[in-house]
Amino acid sequence: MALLTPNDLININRQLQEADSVVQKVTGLDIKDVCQALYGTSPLSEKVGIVPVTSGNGIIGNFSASLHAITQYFGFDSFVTDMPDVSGYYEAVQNGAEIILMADDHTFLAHNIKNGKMANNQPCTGVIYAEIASRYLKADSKDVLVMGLGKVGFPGAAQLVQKGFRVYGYDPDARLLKRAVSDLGVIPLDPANPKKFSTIFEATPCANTIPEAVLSENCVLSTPGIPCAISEELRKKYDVQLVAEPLGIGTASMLYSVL
Ligand SMILES: NC(=O)C1=CN([C@@H]2O[C@H](COP(=O)(O)OP(=O)(O)OC[C@H]3O[C@@H](n4cnc5c(N)ncnc54)[C@H](O)[C@@H]3O)[C@@H](O)[C@H]2O)C=CC1
Ligand SMILES: N[C@@H](CCCCNC(=O)[C@H]1CCC=N1)C(=O)O
Ligand SMILES: [Mg+2]
Repeated sequence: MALLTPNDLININRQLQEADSVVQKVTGLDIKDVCQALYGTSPLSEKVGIVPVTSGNGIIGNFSASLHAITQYFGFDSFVTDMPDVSGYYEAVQNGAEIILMADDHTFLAHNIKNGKMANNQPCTGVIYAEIASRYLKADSKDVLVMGLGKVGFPGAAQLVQKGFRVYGYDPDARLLKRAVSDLGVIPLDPANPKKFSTIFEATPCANTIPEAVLSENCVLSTPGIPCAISEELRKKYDVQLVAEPLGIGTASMLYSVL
């Protein structure tokens, strides 16, 4: 499980605002509109209790504070509990939380205790970054490339297939590539015979995963992957529209999905 670092989360508000403006440029919608289009829901200041969790690698600096800023940005009424773990959960419910947000090293969940709905950050992140990619106004075809078919990438690829795109995919893990081919009808990208794409979705924990051969002028790269899949030099060379943000877009997808 690739864990965030406090450094990834510095000035999350600025990172979220910058990502939102790229999303608007690429799709004509802001992140809230994309969430509303995906789930048919919109927030009405629901109370969100953010509970720090000390298990495993422990509390990540800036994580709870970032979730506090992110939930406010998307119109929720949120608070971070003073206590962590079980006592924090108790405190959140006692203080009227309708939705619980908390994460250990393996699972980051949103649980709406009023309607019972629960969301997992990995599929929710894949789905929203894929949805943003699928709404690129200047896409020149229905072909899309997915790099990384793991816990975030596979649900994203499924979303693109479901929306009728021709999905090319690659993952060095042969089992995962095989699963995407058999379950989703993904077309394995032939690294020896690459083609250019105007729309790319990436979800890997590696840098430089996008070969220059697949880039086209002004293409969209929608990626939650950390570190970034493309160097700033290559991004500038092709004027790539980069949609990348460390926590907020995926969290918004989780919250809208449990309303
Ligand atoms: N920005 C956000 O909101 C979020 C970001 N993440 C990040 O997304 C990334 C992916 O997370 P998971 O799907 O949970 O990880 P995962 O380990 O389940 O999947 C990553 C996949 O990438 C593949 N991969 C590695 N190098 C590759 C390459 N060169 N080309 C194609 N595929 C390659 C691996 O074989 C693996 O199957 C991680 O960096 C994680 O930290 C995860 C959740 C939210
Ligand atoms: N237990 C810690 C939070 C641990 C979060 C680990 N998960 C990630 O880093 C995932 C979530 C989105 C991107 N990566 C705390 O409460 O401070
Ligand atoms: Mg995000």
